[in-house]
Amino acid sequence: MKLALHGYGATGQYVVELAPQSVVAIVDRTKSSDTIASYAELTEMSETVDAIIDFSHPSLLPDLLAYGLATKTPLVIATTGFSEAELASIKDAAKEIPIFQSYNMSYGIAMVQQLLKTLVPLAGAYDIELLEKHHNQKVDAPSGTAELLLQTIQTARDVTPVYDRSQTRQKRETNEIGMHAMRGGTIFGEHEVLFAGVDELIEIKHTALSKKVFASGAIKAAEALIQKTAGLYTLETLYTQEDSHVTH
Ligand SMILES: NC(=O)C1=CN([C@@H]2O[C@H](COP(=O)(O)OP(=O)(O)OC[C@H]3O[C@@H](n4cnc5c(N)ncnc54)[C@H](OP(=O)(O)O)[C@@H]3O)[C@@H](O)[C@H]2O)C=CC1
Ligand SMILES: O=C(O)C1=N[C@H](C(=O)O)C[C@H](O)C1
Repeated sequence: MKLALHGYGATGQYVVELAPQSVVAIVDRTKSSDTIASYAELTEMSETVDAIIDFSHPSLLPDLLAYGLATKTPLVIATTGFSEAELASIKDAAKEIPIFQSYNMSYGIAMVQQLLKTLVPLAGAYDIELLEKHHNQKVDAPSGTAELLLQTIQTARDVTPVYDRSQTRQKRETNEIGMHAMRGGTIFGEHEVLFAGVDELIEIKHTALSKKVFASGAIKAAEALIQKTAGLYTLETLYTQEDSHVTH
C-alpha cells in the first residue's frame, strides 16, 4: 500500500515511524527535506498513492477533498474540529470516493461506543457527564471524540450538552450532559463518561497511552478503506467483527 500523509505534526510523524515503507509522500505546510508543500506538488510527482491519511487542520480540508476527488483517492480523515458545513462537504465527497472519517482512530473507542449503546438505555435515572483530558498543544475543545461519544449517547437518550457552567446559578437539568475539557502537559487523550446515580457511580474510561494508537489506527483504516467502494465509513462501519484484532 502506498500512502500520502497530510500533516507532519505531533501525530502524523508516527504514521511515518510505523509505516516508513508505505508513506511515499508527506504534504505539510512547513516545507522540510522530508515534505512537499502542496497537493499540486503531489500531482506533479509520478507517484500515485492508494490512500491519504490526514492529521492536519480543518482549514486544509478543501485542498484534501479536491485532491481526493480529482484523483479518486480514498481518504482517512483524522483531523478534528470540523464545522457542520465542513462535515457536510466530507459527506458529499464520500458519494464519489471512499472516506473514513473519525474523531478517534482507536478501535477502543468503537468498543466504548458499543458499551454506551447498551448502558445508556438502562441508565435513565443516572446523570451523565463527559470529561476529556488532552495535552496543552490541543487547539480544539471539546475534543472530537467527546463530540463523537455525545452523539452516541444521544442515539439512546435525549440529552442536551452544556459546555460551560462557569456563570451558572442553578441546578443541572436531568437531561443535560456536562462537557468538560481539561488541558495540560502531554496527556495523549483521556475520555470518561460518568453515570452518577444515588450513592453510586459508573465510570467508562478510555485512555490513550501513546499517540501511536491513533497513527496505527489510521494505517489500519487505510488498509481496510482501499478495499471499499465510495461511501462514508466510521469506526463502527469500516471493520467487520473479525477485523477487530486490527489494533493489536
Ligand atoms: N482522529 C484521531 O484519532 C486523532 C486526531 N487528531 C487530530 O489531528 C490533527 C493534528 O493533530 P496533531 O498532530 O496533534 O497536531 P499538530 O499541530 O502537531 O500537527 C498539525 C499539522 O498540520 C499542519 N498545519 C498545516 N496548516 C495548519 C494550520 N492552518 N493550522 C495548524 N496546523 C496546520 C501543521 O504544520 P506546522 O507544523 O507548520 O504547524 C502540522 O504539521 C488535530 O485536528 C487533532 O485533533 C490527533 C490525534 C488523534
Ligand atoms: O488532538 C489530539 O491529540 C487528539 N485528538 C482527537 C480528539 O479531538 O478527540 C483524538 C485523540 O483524543 C487525540
